[in-house]
Amino acid sequence: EQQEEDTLRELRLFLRSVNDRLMQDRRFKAFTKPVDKEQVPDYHSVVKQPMDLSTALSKIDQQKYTTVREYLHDIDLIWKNALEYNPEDDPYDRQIRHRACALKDTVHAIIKYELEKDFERTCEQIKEAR
Ligand SMILES: COC(=O)[C@H](Cc1ccco1)c1ccncc1
Repeated sequence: EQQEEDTLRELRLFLRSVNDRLMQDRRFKAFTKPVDKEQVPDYHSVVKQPMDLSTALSKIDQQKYTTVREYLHDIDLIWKNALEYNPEDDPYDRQIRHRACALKDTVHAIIKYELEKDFERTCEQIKEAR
């Protein structure tokens, strides 16, 4: 009913504010768009579930997320994929892994400090009831 729509609208506003901050951060430029199949032909044979910040934003707008946990699962895919695809002990791979770890710590810190526990609980209850 209306209260549920109000809650999900507030969830989308919160997720857009988190996603925008991540997209504005220069460290996370490599995570803002899907990895290009033409440039990186073996990427999709290594990474089974590609994800990026632009795709996450369109999922917010398509109302694909009912809880913060579902959004966080997608952001976790972004940095985990980067660690998996760039494992070498060379400066190029080490730099993207460092940025992947920064992405992980940044998104978890924002959510820890800015998301109210009972707001997420309310979203989870809406998800269960559907
Ligand atoms: C999330 O981005 C990636 O995993 C690509 C993989 C990649 C390898 C070659 C071209 O692109 C990446 C981009 C920038 N720096 C390192 C790796």
